[in-house]
Amino acid sequence: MSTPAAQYVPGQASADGIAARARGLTKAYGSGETTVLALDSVDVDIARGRFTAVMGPSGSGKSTLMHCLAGLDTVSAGQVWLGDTEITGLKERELTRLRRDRIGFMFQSFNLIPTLNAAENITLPMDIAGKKADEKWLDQVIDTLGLRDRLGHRPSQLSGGQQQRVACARALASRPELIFADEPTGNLDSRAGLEVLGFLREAVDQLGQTVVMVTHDPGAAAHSDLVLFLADGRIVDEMERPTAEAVLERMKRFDVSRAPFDGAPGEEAAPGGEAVPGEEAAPGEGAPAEGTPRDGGIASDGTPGKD
Ligand SMILES: Nc1ncnc2c1ncn2[C@@H]1O[C@H](COP(=O)(O)OP(=O)(O)OP(=O)(O)O)[C@@H](O)[C@H]1O
Repeated sequence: MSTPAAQYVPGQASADGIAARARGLTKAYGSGETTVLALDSVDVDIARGRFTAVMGPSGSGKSTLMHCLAGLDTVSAGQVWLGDTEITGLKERELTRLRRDRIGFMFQSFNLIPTLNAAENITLPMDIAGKKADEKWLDQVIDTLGLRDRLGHRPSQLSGGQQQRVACARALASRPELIFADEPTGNLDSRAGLEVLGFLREAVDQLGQTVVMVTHDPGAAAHSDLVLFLADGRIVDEMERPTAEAVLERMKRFDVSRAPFDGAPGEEAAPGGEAVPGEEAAPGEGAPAEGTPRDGGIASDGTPGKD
């Protein structure tokens, strides 16, 4: 049974079946006349063991929501919990540890370290944290993702799809409470994108993981259990057991003339658009010692750094 938001006491939250939770989550960028309200008092529960997709027109606040839920960005107002830990108000150092220990990340641009091979990339966050991998779990992840014979390869020796599989394995390696995937198929062709979506689905169904994925693509969203629709910084709708067609129909009802979404599905509801080479920043060189995404380069948890 859920508790009304008004009864929440700061610092406490019921974590039963809920991997992450936000109440009154508000994020404003800038100040004065130039203020942009990216999130406007969002209440959301992310169910444990489910695959949740976040969709909405460009600029609706999808990435901001993900960043605030993952402790990658500060909030202007409201509260966010990961499990029963309130993360709003945590210091950067505590947030870094929480992200590293409890959250997995996947991004459109893979964010692999070019000088490390696949196996080293997969275990990097744990290596930096000084944690020993659970070998049985790691084996299961590597086999589920079909990476066994690619472990000695560096990212440049892997296809885009294989690189994203490595990023997926890195996100899963520490068996995190929650995996955030921001457009994970955006740089992949349809086939590789479908593969990655299939693996995320398996991570939920067979490995019991919890996944939140931001996407523009109705075909990708159709792999989820639940789609949350954002518009103008608010959650305006949700859809259980989505199909690409139903999601596309729902997306058409947004004001496309003002804020077009650019992820029309492929003919067979294939995920992701065509990759536009060179649009993404190239991964940084070398591994930073500590994993804050604002340090620049690539953080140990796979989060991109500030340019
Ligand atoms: N660092 C920032 N400074 C100022 N405004 C920002 C910043 N980041 C995001 N915004 C603004 O906040 C709003 C929400 O942005 P956000 O990136 O979350 O949207 P989105 O739905 O993920 O968009 P897209 O689908 O285009 O990636 C937009 O109006 C955006 O311009």
